[in-house]
Amino acid sequence: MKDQADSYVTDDGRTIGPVVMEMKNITLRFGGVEAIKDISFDIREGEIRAIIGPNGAGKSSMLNVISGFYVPQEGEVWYKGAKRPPMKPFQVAQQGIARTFQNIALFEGMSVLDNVMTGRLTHMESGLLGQSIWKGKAEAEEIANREVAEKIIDFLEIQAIRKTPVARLPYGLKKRVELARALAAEPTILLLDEPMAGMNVEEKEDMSRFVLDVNDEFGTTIALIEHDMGVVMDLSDRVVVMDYGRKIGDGTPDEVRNNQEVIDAYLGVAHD
Ligand SMILES: Nc1ncnc2c1ncn2[C@@H]1O[C@H](COP(=O)(O)OP(=O)(O)OP(=O)(O)O)[C@@H](O)[C@H]1O
Repeated sequence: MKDQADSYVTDDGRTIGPVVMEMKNITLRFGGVEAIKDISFDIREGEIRAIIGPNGAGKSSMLNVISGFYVPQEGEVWYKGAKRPPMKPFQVAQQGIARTFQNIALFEGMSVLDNVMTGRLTHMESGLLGQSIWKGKAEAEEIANREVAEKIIDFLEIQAIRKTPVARLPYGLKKRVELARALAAEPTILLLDEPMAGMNVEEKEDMSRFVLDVNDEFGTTIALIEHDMGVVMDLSDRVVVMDYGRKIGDGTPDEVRNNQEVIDAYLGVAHD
């Protein structure tokens, strides 16, 4: 096992840094339902980290704990070497954690560009009051934000539709716009909630390529939930496997693939 402070280079030449986020003994309950049971794992800088598991395993709940939507009853979230105090999702976002949603959550009537610009909100310093007092600063900020948005639009190859209202786009492109909006926040950690759900094979290939390119080009750490096992095994450096709220596996795709408990969970072997 590598030390938490160590960096290492992957077989494909990417540098994986020290631990940037650590979940320590997280337990999350909804009334009598224990969605997450005493789970610990870490995420390293520059890593593509997957969370997988059968339906109802607790994957979305875990992503929601990371992004601050849910506060666990037990356990600690450590980020950049410090214990994270309870905070609201927008504060978590301001700390550099951006996400996409399982069900696309875009402003359908707005253009692609305007949707991507909303991803810059956490970076906008001059609020409405500031803008009315000091127009120059607000304008400079707007230009800088637009440059970032345009760079990401180019990177994800959606220039041709930048003025198109999102409502008119096919599903796969909407998913890409959602990725663009999350990236516009220039996050330290990008959380992807089933980025390939509902996609056809070609759309999945495109999305996989973009996820890898984002990680490679921007060095973004990525944590993702995904049902498509093929995709997960191809993309990820390490995989956490959940089942009925418990962690039943954690390791490289090969380690996880050969873990008997994981195989049983996916084959639906009965539980005690
Ligand atoms: N807001 C909620 N209120 C009550 N129970 C919830 C809530 N969210 C999730 N649960 C329960 O917690 C458990 C884990 O659900 P979760 O959605 O995290 O699983 P999942 O692995 O993401 O599932 P799927 O792959 O089907 O999306 C389930 O039993 C679910 O019914």
